[in-house]
Amino acid sequence: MVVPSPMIRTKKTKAVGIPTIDLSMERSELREQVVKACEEYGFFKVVNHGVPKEVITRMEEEGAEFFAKPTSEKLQAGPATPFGYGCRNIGPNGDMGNLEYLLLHTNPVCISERSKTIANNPTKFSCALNDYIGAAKELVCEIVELVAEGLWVPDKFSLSNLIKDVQGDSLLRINHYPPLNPKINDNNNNNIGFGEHSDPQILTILWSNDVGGLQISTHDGLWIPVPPDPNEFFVMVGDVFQVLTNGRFRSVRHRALTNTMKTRMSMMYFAAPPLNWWIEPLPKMVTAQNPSVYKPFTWAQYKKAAYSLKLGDSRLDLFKVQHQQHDSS
Ligand SMILES: C=C1C[C@]23C[C@@]1(O)CC[C@H]2[C@@]12CC[C@H](O)[C@@](C)(C(=O)O1)[C@H]2[C@@H]3C(=O)O
Ligand SMILES: O=C(O)CCC(=O)C(=O)O
Ligand SMILES: [Fe+2]
Repeated sequence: MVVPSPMIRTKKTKAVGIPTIDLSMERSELREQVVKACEEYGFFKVVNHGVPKEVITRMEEEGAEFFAKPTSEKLQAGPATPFGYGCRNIGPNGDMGNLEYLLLHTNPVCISERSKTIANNPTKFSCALNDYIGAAKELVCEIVELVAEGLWVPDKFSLSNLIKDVQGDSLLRINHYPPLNPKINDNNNNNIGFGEHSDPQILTILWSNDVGGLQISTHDGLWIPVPPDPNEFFVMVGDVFQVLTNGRFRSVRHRALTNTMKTRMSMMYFAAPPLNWWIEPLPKMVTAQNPSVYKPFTWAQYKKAAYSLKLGDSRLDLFKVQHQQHDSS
């Protein structure tokens, strides 16, 4: 069963419990709960995820070691256009946030090359990264297989096989949000660490240290703060999963605010298919009563559209089918 977390009261006094799913529960109940959370929030927390603490801790330590370096050394990782170190600039279209980050492709060859410019001990860094990526990938695959079962998709491995594909385009991002004292730093009351957006990929696995800041948006546009939990992972539905389910799942809009006292660090694994993979609603999700809402497109086409837009823009609208209007006159 979904274990509701303590009620959170937003400024607009809406009380909401973030769905928490215990991955060790009985499978038929588990897949129903995963599908329900993906439909209702596009977001949930997983407990009993099976990722060894040591794998998370090694990755966290490598991240902390990198961000503690002097700026001149961090810049040696190269700009995050597309992969490397970024500070305040997010993406290519002028978005800004109060953070610094590392953005990396998860291909082991890319990791091995990049590690040389990022870490004093590249082998140790790339081992920590590869172990973390492997664990995050397994977790994503387990979740998409549960979804496939829950939605009665004939081949339960069709989605997880894509994520495991050697040509897969999954990314890893480590965000580092230094504390922002509003009295000292803030001229325009901007405590936005990472602005409102949805993730373009299939699923995101998010870990953070014990410093809060992540918020998710509900259907009615209210922001719900997510209490941090460094022992567990959070799962976010991305745009591609919304398309695959013909809009039954929603890609969750989220943002991260900076803390006034403490440094937040978060690590995201963005699970994506190969660039040449065609994306369209799964046949099981399309019926005469529920026709396809989206046109087919490749992941490369979707990525290109996403990167031509601002962070908060709604890119899925560009790929919607224009259904004929029935004129009643
Ligand atoms: C402003 C942008 C940053 C982003 C690429 C984009 O043009 C729009 C999508 C953004 C996003 C959000 C989720 C991930 O953090 C990210 C890596 C991704 O795949 O899409 C970022 C992109 C980025 O920072 O490069
Ligand atoms: O840092 C966080 O908690 C969220 C970051 C995020 O949404 C992203 O990098 O896409
Ligand atoms: Fe995100």
